[in-house]
Amino acid sequence: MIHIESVKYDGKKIILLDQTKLPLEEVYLEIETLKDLWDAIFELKVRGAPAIGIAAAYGVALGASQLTETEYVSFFEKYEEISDYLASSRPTAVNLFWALNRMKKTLMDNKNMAIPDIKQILHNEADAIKKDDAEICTAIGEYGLTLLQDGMTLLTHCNTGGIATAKYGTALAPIYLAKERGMDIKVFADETRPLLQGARLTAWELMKADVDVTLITDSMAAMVMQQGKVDAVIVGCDRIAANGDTANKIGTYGLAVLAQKHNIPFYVASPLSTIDMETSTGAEIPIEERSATEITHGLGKQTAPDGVKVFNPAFDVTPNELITAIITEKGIIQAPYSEHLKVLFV
Ligand SMILES: CSC[C@@H](O)[C@@H](O)C(=O)COP(=O)(O)O
Repeated sequence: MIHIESVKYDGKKIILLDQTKLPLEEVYLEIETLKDLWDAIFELKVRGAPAIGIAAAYGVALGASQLTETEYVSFFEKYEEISDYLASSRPTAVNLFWALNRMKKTLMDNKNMAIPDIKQILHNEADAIKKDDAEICTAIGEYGLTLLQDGMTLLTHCNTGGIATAKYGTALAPIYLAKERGMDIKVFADETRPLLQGARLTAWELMKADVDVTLITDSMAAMVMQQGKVDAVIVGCDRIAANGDTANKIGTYGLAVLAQKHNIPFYVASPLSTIDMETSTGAEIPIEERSATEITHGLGKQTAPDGVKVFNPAFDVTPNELITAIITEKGIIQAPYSEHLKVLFV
């Protein structure tokens, strides 16, 4: 795998690979203000649950570095404003809130330090979140690999690769490790309407890694499964509720229903940071709704009549009973998820 760092921080600016420009251009943005970072998250310039968390961690480190307060209490007040502002950028991926909570805890644990030291500690913590994520993705890859056999064909949705994380990705991690170990794994990548993360990002990433990838539109998944061309579906996720219900890119639920119909295993790859034990079921997961123009003008030109009513949820929820297994950095979990997910956190 060619490792591309989609999020970096040098203490003064956050450097983001602009994922909206892929696959045609590899452009790096230099982010120096919180507003620009908020916009970059909202506009999916940085995207994918773990990468959003890493970017937000660097965001609060950057915001904190720019504060002029010299007393902890006023510094903390301003810090909370920064953190709340970044938390408002996207609602579904729990990694955003997880990373902001981890950063806040670090700040509070170090309240007795001098403000310049606190600023450095926050920078270090954001670096640690990124470093941990790379290790977590490798572990997910290793566990995921135990479910794969040479010659298999997988179907995946959206983009869950290196650029959505610190390295290797989540659902793509076992595929990259399989490739590195000389296994022959083929992949169908769903285009992923309306923003085409599958076509623009997954196909690009897998081709760079020389993985055998075939692009299909989302509506072709049923047919390739019916034709017996898919051995397993593997997807990432944005939030898993305590009962295993899983929010991921819109279209994932449909794939899970299809996989069940065709007797194909349906795997979800997830770091623990995407599991939200505070949310009991999928019904409580906030689902982001995005602008109508992503559907009416998403492909570079208008493709729907002026004024048409549009419904554009960015994620859907797959009920836990459709999930064969959840692959985490601590092992592979199966139903009953309410019991088995808890064990991961003890
Ligand atoms: C490793 S990324 C897992 C998920 O975040 C991914 O599947 C997904 O749905 C991303 O949605 P996006 O809207 O592109 O941020």
